[in-house]
Amino acid sequence: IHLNYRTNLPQLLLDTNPSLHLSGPGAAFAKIAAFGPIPARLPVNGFGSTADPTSTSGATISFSNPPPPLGSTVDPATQTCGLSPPFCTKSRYRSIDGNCNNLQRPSWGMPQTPYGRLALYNYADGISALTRARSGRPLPNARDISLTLFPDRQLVDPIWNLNTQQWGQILAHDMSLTAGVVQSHRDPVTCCDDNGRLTADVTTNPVCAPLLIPPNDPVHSPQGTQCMNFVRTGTTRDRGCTAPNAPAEPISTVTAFMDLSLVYGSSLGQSDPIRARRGGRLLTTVRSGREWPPQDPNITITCESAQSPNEPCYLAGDIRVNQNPQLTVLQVMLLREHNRIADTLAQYNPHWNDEVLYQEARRIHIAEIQHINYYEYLPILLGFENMVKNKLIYPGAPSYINDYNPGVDPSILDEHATAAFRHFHTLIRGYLKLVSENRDLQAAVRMSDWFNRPLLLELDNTFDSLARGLTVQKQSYSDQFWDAEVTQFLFKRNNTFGGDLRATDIQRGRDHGLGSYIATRAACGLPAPKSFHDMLDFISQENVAVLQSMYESPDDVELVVAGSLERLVPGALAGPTFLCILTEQFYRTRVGDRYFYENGADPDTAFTPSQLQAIRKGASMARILCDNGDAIRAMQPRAFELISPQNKLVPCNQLPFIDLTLWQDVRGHF
Ligand code: HEM
Repeated sequence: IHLNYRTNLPQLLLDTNPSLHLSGPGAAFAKIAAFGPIPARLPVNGFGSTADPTSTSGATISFSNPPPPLGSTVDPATQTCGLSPPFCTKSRYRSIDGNCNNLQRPSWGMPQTPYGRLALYNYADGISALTRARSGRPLPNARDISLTLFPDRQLVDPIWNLNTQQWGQILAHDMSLTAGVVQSHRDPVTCCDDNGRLTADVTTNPVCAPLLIPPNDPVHSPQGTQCMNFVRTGTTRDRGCTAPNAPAEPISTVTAFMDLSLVYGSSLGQSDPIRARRGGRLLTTVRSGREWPPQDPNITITCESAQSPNEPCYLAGDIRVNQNPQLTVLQVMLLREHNRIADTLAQYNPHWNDEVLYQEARRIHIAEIQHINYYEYLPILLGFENMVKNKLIYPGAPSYINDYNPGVDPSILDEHATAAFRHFHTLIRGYLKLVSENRDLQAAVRMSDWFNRPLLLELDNTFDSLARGLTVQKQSYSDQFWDAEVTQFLFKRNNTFGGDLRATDIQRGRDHGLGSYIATRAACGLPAPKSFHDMLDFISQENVAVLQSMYESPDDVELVVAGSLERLVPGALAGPTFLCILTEQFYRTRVGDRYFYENGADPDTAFTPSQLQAIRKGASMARILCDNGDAIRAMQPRAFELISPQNKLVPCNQLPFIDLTLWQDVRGHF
């Protein structure tokens, strides 16, 4: 990690006025606030009292309600807008669906609630129609923008390996999932059929917004392809949760919290079938002496690329688990990590029952991953100094960081999920290396041959080879060049060509009515360009010229597009606008989570000081890979970084680990 970052990030945005965060049916979720830079961020502790976040004492809130049964949660029907229980009781453990994390706003961060917003909605009709140019004409063709501004050029990252890219997708899936987006199989709504022809639905079904193929498309035009399928996101409006003329708010269907919902599920309906109900474990299937996730009973739908009903097709806490092989490798690692922790706790605490073991293992696991995310992974993307400066991390803190702020809404910002974090699709490599234990290249597989087909992981020793490949292969550079595997061949199934992820991201931004590039810069407190020329402060002359040739007006320029063209802030992997959004998001994700692992304000939910130190000392990406591979014996200590003389391979048993004896419950009170 580089220590000498200088960023030009503006002061972070923080809305600490709770009245701006009304929740409840109907008027719920209106989170558009008068944003502007604040002179200095005051950490707010407890209920509005400012306090030193590093202090070890915190106000304890007492509640008269009896504690709920362990793991109690509410399982919302999918067609709600986030149903929280009528009242909250304090629990030592997070609920599965995040309800009552915030005791005053129980639905904050729950599945089926809308994304948050920094900038105003920008729908063409002010309510729900896809964004258009100011003139009322359509915006430039999304596929055309992808072809023109985001071509394939294989520039690779000199420092960070493919694991950095891949872990990003894990984190993305932990935090949000656009309602109605299916990545595991064909969408039941066909606006554009498998042959690339527009269907009758296009004119009749309001959720259809297919991507049209421009006549000059070098890949698809010669095939006679007219379109790619695109189905609009489910919103509060579709579900009757917003007033008729209020803007439709796109919904996310997983918990917003960094709580490993992708492992445990975001509802009881998801978490129940994947629990073993024995020893606190998650369910696994043993094949070839190794543990794999349970089989998805709907293989023909979930893993449509499978060529036999007997092929593996995994069931996990997240429906996207089978989407691409490397994502699945990390999902399997996380499943095994839970069981490893549960098994160890069971040894130390034979008197704990299944429920206690499950919840305690889940709690430690989430803490471990939060630590890896904030102290090992995010500094690569956001810049270490930037994170310190904006109070996202406290390196070297001797004890708790009591910065939980119940006035901060942990919802995932639409600007984050639909624009800024998706920028890291640029890091994807289309060919995945398989690497042996002595780090020799064995083979490479083409990603598009293995979308939604996890069979690959179970062939011979491919699981470990893929995992080692993640740590040896360079990720693609954070730039405007995208790998053709995801811009020409996405989910190609048995066809020659497939979808375009970049064009899809652009269309999704329009579908969600994201504020323009200029409006978002303004919302971030960055200088708002008044002309194309003004954009030269962050974007190269060449790219500004292309923007000017494609868009009618600078006000029409889109966040998804221009944000990805900005020069990187030194020390970070994003330009100033995306960095602002990412920093704001991960600040909210931290201080808006009552269960954040460094928070010690409430003794009922806090780790002991020594447990916290053990997590800080022992949690690492390297350890996750070592402990949960089939037979990975050595790893570089900084597993997001390429192997180098400063980051040499070491035997796994020389890496620090979390000392779980600290969870030996001598009092036996569970
Ligand atoms: C490895 C290959 C990857 C593939 C094939 C992939 C594919 C996709 C697809 C198909 C979508 C939904 C598009 C839509 O219909 O709107 C999506 C959404 C998204 N992706 Fe990726 N992705 C990959 C990696 C990543 C990485 C590395 C990151 C970030 C570091 C990331 C972040 C996101 C985010 C934030 C979303 C939106 C999540 C939401 O629904 O709220 N993805 N991706």
